[in-house]
Amino acid sequence: MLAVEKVSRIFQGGKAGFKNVNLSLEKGEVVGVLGTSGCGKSTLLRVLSGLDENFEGEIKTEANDPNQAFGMMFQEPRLMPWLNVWENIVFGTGKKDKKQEAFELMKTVGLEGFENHYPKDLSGGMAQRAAIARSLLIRPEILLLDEPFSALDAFTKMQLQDLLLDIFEKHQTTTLLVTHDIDEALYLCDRVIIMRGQPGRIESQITVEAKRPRKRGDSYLAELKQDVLKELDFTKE
Ligand SMILES: Nc1ncnc2c1ncn2[C@@H]1O[C@H](COP(=O)(O)OP(=O)(O)OP(=O)(O)O)[C@@H](O)[C@H]1O
Repeated sequence: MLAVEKVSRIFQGGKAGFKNVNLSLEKGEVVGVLGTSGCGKSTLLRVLSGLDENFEGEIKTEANDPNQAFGMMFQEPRLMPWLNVWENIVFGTGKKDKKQEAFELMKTVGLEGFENHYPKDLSGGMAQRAAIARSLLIRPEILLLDEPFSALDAFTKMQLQDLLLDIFEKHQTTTLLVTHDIDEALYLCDRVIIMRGQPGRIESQITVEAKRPRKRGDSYLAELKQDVLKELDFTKE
């Protein structure tokens, strides 16, 4: 579905956000990107989404409509305060004719009954639910998630992770999830890519062989977590 070949992002002045990234995503695959701060994860997502076009290398997608290939979601919901929830979902994507679909998606993300509420009246979790619905409205073939739950409390985070699982199951959306949360990556993803360094590079990857839904805190996931910590140099011998 997505092939990234020798992609680098060099900023003005010569500083690199990340260098020589090779990556491929199969249709329906959920891939996580873990890495220490500053290794270029957000820059990579901006490049993939088309928000940043100043990159070197090649990005190929098999999406039917390249203009609607990517749905993007950020750490913060980025809702417009003067629009209510359904308007944010519809106008945020420029799809004025999709009000009915927006209402369906609000049901999917658990916002039924809150369609006419304004962002100031939503909790952080509800606002991120609206952002999920907005990112799905264009029916993206590839979903790019940039630390989508890192600003939420632990319980809301787990609820929204489970919501994502339902969405993966229902829509089979190919997904790239940038996160700092190792447990989140291992709970949700088929494969976890580990980036390191400045400029960042892909150092290794770990395949999660367990079927979804997985049990949180499962001993197999705990073992994989140790492997990830080792890759990131966070284990003490
Ligand atoms: N517009 C820019 N101009 C120059 N350097 C930039 C620019 N944007 C990002 N960088 C640099 O590129 C590197 C990667 O930044 P990026 O935000 O992608 O890292 P990250 O892995 O997402 O970090 P974090 O986990 O802290 O969000 C950093 O060193 C950052 O300072």
